[in-house]
Amino acid sequence: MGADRQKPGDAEPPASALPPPAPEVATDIPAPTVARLATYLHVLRSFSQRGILVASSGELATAAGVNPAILRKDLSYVAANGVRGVGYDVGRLTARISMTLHTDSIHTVALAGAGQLGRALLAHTGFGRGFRVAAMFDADPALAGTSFEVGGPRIAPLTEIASVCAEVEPAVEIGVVATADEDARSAFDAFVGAGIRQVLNVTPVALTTEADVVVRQVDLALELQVLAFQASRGTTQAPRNDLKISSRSDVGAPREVKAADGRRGNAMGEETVTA
Ligand SMILES: NC(=O)c1ccc[n+]([C@@H]2O[C@H](COP(=O)([O-])OP(=O)(O)OC[C@H]3O[C@@H](n4cnc5c(N)ncnc54)[C@H](O)[C@@H]3O)[C@@H](O)[C@H]2O)c1
Repeated sequence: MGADRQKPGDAEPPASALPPPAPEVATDIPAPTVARLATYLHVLRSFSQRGILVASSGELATAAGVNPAILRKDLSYVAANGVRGVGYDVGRLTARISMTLHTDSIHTVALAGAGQLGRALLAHTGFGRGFRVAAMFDADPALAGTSFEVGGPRIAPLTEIASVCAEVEPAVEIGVVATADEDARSAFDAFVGAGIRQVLNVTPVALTTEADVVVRQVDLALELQVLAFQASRGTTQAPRNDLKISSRSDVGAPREVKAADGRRGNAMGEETVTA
C-alpha cells in the first residue's frame, strides 16, 4: 500500500493547486510528419550538444531543411508550444518528441543479414537512439554463434528465429531485412511468421504481405535516382522536404498524404501536384 495514498476524509485539493493537465499528444500522426519529427529530434540533439538551450522555429526549420510553417504544424501534433519571440526550449521539445515517437524507451530490433550493410546498421549511431539489436540472423555457417559486439546478440540462422525471439526481452518489435536481394523474401517471411509486425527493408526487393505488417523501405540508390532526375529536369528550386518521397510503406493500398500546401502524395513515394 502506498504511503501517499489518500485517506478517507482527506479534502480534495483545490483545482488551482492541481498540476495543469498534461497537454494532449495526438496519436494519429501522418507518416510524413512522423519522419520529420525524427529529423527534428536529430536536430535538437545536435543543438543540445552545442549548448543551445532555446531555438526559434526558423532555426529549427532551417536545420531540418523544412519550411517553418510545416515545422510549426508538425510540432502541434506533439502539443509543443514555443514562446512567441523566444522559441522552443530545446530540452523540453526533445522530451516531447521522444515521448511521442516512443524513443524514450528501448525498442528491440532483429536484424537479418550480417553482411556489409547489416554491420554498418549495427554500428550506426541511429541504433543508439532508443533501439537495441537483440537478435541477429545470417545464413553463413561461418558466422553462426559469433557476435560482433561484446555482450551483443549471437548470430543464428533464420531457421532458429522462433527459439531466438522467444528468449528476447522485451519481445522483438522491429525486423530489419538486410540480406542479399534473393534472400530478402524468405527473411521477411520468417519475420512475419515470428509475429514481427514492423519491418525495415533496406534491400531493393519489394516486400508485401496480406498480414497486418508495416514495411518501410529505404534505398540509397533510389534516392540518388530521384536527385539525378531533379538535376536532369534542371530544376532551380531547392529540394523540398515537406513531402517524404524516399520511404515506402507497403501496407495495404498506398495511403495518400497531403502536404500543408495542398500537394498530395502517397506513402508509396509517388507525388502528385494538385495546384
Ligand atoms: N538501402 C540501401 O541504401 C542499400 C545500400 C547497399 C546495399 N543494399 C542492399 O542491402 C542488402 C545487403 O547488402 P550487403 O552489401 O550487406 O550484402 P552482403 O553480401 O555483404 O551481406 C548479405 C548477408 O546476408 C546473408 N544472408 C544471405 N541469405 C540469408 C538468409 N536467408 N538469412 C539470413 N542471412 C542471409 C549473407 O550470408 C550475408 O552475410 C542487399 O540487398 C543490397 O542490395 C541496400
